[in-house]
Amino acid sequence: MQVDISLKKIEDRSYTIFIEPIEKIRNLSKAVIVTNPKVAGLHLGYLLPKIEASELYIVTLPDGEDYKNEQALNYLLERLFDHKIDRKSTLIAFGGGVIGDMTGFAAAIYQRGIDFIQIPTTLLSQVDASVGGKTGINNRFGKNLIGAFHQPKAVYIDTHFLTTLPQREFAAGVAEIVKMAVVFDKEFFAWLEEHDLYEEEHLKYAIKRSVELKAAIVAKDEREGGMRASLNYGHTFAHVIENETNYKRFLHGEAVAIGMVMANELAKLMDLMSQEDAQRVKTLLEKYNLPTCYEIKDVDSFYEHFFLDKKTQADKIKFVLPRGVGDFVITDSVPKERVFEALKRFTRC
Ligand SMILES: NC(=O)c1ccc[n+]([C@@H]2O[C@H](COP(=O)([O-])OP(=O)(O)OC[C@H]3O[C@@H](n4cnc5c(N)ncnc54)[C@H](O)[C@@H]3O)[C@@H](O)[C@H]2O)c1
Ligand SMILES: O=C(O)C(=O)C[C@@H](O)[C@H](O)[C@H](O)COP(=O)(O)O
Ligand SMILES: [Zn+2]
Repeated sequence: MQVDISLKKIEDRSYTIFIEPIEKIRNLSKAVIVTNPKVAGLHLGYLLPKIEASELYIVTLPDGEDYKNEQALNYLLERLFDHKIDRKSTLIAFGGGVIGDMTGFAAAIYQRGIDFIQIPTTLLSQVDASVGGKTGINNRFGKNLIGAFHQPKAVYIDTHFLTTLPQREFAAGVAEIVKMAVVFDKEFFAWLEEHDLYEEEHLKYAIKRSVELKAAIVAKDEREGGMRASLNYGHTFAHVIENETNYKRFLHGEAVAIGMVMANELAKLMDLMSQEDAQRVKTLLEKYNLPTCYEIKDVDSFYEHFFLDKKTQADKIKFVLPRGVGDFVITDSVPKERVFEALKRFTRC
């Protein structure tokens, strides 16, 4: 099974997303596998025989969102210089979204840009993070605030890796699947309501459908000039929650689950979404034990955080709001009072 992503304007950035067991990745010159100790311990033995490169190095970064930062990035760049990585070399991101985002960003800036490929090992990175070329790191001001658009040369999605994924991480991936369905595809959403993703065949279908949906929007709007912002549904809120809790309390997908419920509250207040559709989304998230509430301690400060969001421009906060299940609007004209009204509904959980 494979999905082709065609970036129309500059064809050489198009690539294939393979959704099948990895057989061989051939003809690499110098290559560096970037991973973390957990993924290396579990899966490097499976991957190594499948990589054919003239020279192969492994760099391990510390595990976790806490380390998606300048220090870890700098450590990675220094190892690349140590190994005399050149402009014909390839980085291989082998891990979840954190490894993917950091490796992609290192590839974007090392010697002004080298190739990288994505081998995502979490559900979240298989359905979302490995596709589309958003790369970057966090800093103390917020999430993904330093980064670049840099497309991988290929993505290899092998569900073998998911056999070792903890339940909580699995559910975090489901949150991004639900996101794609709510904004783009009401039939897929209804299918998700009817099918259990713990069954392998169902999971494979959900991965394929999510990747197709993401690839389609990225192909139309690679650099988020417009419609790609739809993939940020729930994230305007999620990024504030992640930052306020120092990336420790919630996984990214969990914060996105809460963020979608918050966005839905706002969409209801704007008469865009019915209570019934909002409840369907919440019920689906709850089915996978995802959190759907975060107690906002200080509404003013939560609101102020929105101004650091990359979608906020000229002091106008841009929200992605569902227009029911399967449709959305991107709007920067939500009255401040409405936003406060929605946020105040989360001062108690
Ligand atoms: N670039 C994008 O388009 C995009 C999209 C969505 C999310 N993201 C980013 O991705 C990150 C979240 O990604 P994530 O949820 O994969 O988190 P993660 O990369 O932190 O991985 C989650 C945990 O699972 C472990 N792990 C990875 N593979 C495993 C496996 N097969 N078995 C057992 N454990 C495994 C990791 O070591 C880690 O501890 C966030 O930083 C988010 O901002 C980026
Ligand atoms: O690919 C995209 O576009 C997304 O928005 C995917 C999101 O799931 C992802 O979390 C992304 O990193 C958020 O984008 P950001 O530009 O708000 O950092
Ligand atoms: Zn996300």
